[in-house]
Amino acid sequence: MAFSIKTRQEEIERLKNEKLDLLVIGGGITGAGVALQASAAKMKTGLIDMQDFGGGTSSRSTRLVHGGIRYLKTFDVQVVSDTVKERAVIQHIAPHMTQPDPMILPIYDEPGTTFTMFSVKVAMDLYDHLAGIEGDSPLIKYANYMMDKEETLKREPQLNSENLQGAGVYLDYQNNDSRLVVENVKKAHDLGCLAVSRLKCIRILHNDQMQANGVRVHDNLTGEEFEIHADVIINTSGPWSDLVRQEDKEVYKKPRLRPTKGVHLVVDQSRLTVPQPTYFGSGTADGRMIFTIPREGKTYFGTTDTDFTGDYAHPTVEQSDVDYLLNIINKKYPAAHLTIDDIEASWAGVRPLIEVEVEGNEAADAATGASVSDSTSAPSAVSRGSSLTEAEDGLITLAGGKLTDYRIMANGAMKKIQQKLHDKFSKNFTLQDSAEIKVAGGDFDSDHAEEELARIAKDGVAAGLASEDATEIANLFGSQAEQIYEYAQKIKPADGLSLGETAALDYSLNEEMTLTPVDYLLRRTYHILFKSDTLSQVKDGVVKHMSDYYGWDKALKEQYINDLDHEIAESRLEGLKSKNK
Ligand SMILES: Cc1cc2nc3c(=O)[nH]c(=O)nc-3n(C[C@H](O)[C@H](O)[C@H](O)COP(=O)(O)OP(=O)(O)OC[C@H]3O[C@@H](n4cnc5c(N)ncnc54)[C@H](O)[C@@H]3O)c2cc1C
Ligand SMILES: O=P(O)(O)OC[C@H](O)CO
Repeated sequence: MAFSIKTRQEEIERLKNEKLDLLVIGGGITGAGVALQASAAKMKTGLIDMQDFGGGTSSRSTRLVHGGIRYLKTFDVQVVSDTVKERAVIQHIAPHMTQPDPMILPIYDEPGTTFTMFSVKVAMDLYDHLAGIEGDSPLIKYANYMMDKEETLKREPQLNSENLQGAGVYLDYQNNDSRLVVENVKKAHDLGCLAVSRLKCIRILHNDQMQANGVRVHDNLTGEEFEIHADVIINTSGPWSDLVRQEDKEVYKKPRLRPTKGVHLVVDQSRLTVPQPTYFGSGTADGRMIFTIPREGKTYFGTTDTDFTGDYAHPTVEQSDVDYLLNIINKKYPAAHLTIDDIEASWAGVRPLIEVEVEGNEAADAATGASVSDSTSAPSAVSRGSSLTEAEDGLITLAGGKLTDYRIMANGAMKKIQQKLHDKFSKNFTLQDSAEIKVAGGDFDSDHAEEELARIAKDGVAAGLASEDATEIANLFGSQAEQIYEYAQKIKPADGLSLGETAALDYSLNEEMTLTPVDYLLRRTYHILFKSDTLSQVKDGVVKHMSDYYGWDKALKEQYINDLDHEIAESRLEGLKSKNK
């Protein structure tokens, strides 16, 4: 279904002229999940985002669908209980992006360690129990187990053997966060949602009874401003949630979030080889745990967790973040000797953590249990739960949480919306179980995902695509690859691109609201983050093909090229590297 610059203008006209049942402000995973459930219930729904869909935190995560085993240490049991069950659900509805990827958790005898050999076994048993991985569970082959020191070093020989006690191994899942967002948005759009990116909410509007009944928006592409009206408005703007609440001047009281920054660094697998995702204590007694994860022939590791007061749209990697992570990684993998020059890509994201002040906080109906913390807690001790609140004027805010529990957060929001619209809801709308709604691209047997994706890739080769292109397209687009193969039958390769690359780009421009080269190379595909060695081969071809498609004039094309070059230079830490010379 077309979802492009052409449909954007049509849908803006509808947003201007048609009153919605629900407007969702913020198209990260939280807003996308709400928009999908509302549209599935047949609500006339609008979803706006001031950036690209997924442009915020939801494209800057550790790219895991995971239960957060470390949260058991901070007694965030509700978060773990929700998220650990959600992993298999998301694998079912988004099987091309979410795949089982068992984690090794090495245990060291070091100060401030999060787990010991005893406590990690207790945690993993609880983790498996909460996820139902026991008895005749179809996932029983992933049941957790322990390894002694020798077995651990046999599995992962690069690990530092000093003070190593052994390791736990338990199930978690890999994920493609930005595509999980866009596939949810596309599904919501297929279900009737009016979804428009680059539209910024700049004001909450009210009726005579001082109830929120609309927003004023600024079109970041055209500069136009206009109003959108809706019965219910929900603020799902992640780290910006307090800023959007401040646009509700009449009722805004105080901030609720404690945003913290998390950084990941990417090196080639030849510089740091890990057999599977590994998760270990930082060894610096700060309560942090660090992931090292193999992906697309690279290894990425993170994250930091530091209070952040900068521009949420542009969190940057600082020297202190690089030093912190390299210091830990070089200690845990003593033969690696990584330096900043080994870093091929990086990204920084801002956690929308809920800081629930101990005294006098507004009643928060916690969708997944944001427990109490205050500004004296270390960032990693702050709850990863979410909160669902309603202001006096009816503006709903859904914030915090994890990407993994986005469906549960949306379920909570839908129940509140159902209560608010009571009669109208019961007459016109029917809640659907989103655990049974495949996201776009997920229409294949999730119980045999690997075989199915191999079959889809084979179809691509039969359609004339190079095998490597067909495999990449199958893994990124899932069942939508068949549409891309149809594109390939009707086109010629664009300058500087293969047939597969051209067809995938055309599909993304026509059906994924891909408006800029950064949208495509950073979020719809892995080029900037995990394919930096071949990025230069496709970059110019992508820009030229998009410029032809959109008819950019010279100035606009130059602006997009500058934006892209800046994004790549930042990802590669070129600024920090030159200072280190
Ligand atoms: C370093 C790091 C690692 C993480 N790793 C994981 C992980 O592996 N697994 C996991 O489950 N969770 C992980 N998380 C948590 C997860 O990423 C977040 O909980 C989730 O992405 C938040 O999504 P969101 O939709 O609430 O916010 P966002 O994704 O930030 O979306 C909010 C959107 O609102 C838009 N917006 C803001 N203001 C306005 C406005 N005025 N008008 C219109 N639009 C607006 C923004 O452009 C943005 O796109 C991680 C987080 C971080 C920072
Ligand atoms: O919020 P943390 O500290 O668990 O960090 C995010 C992880 O890297 C993945 O969820």
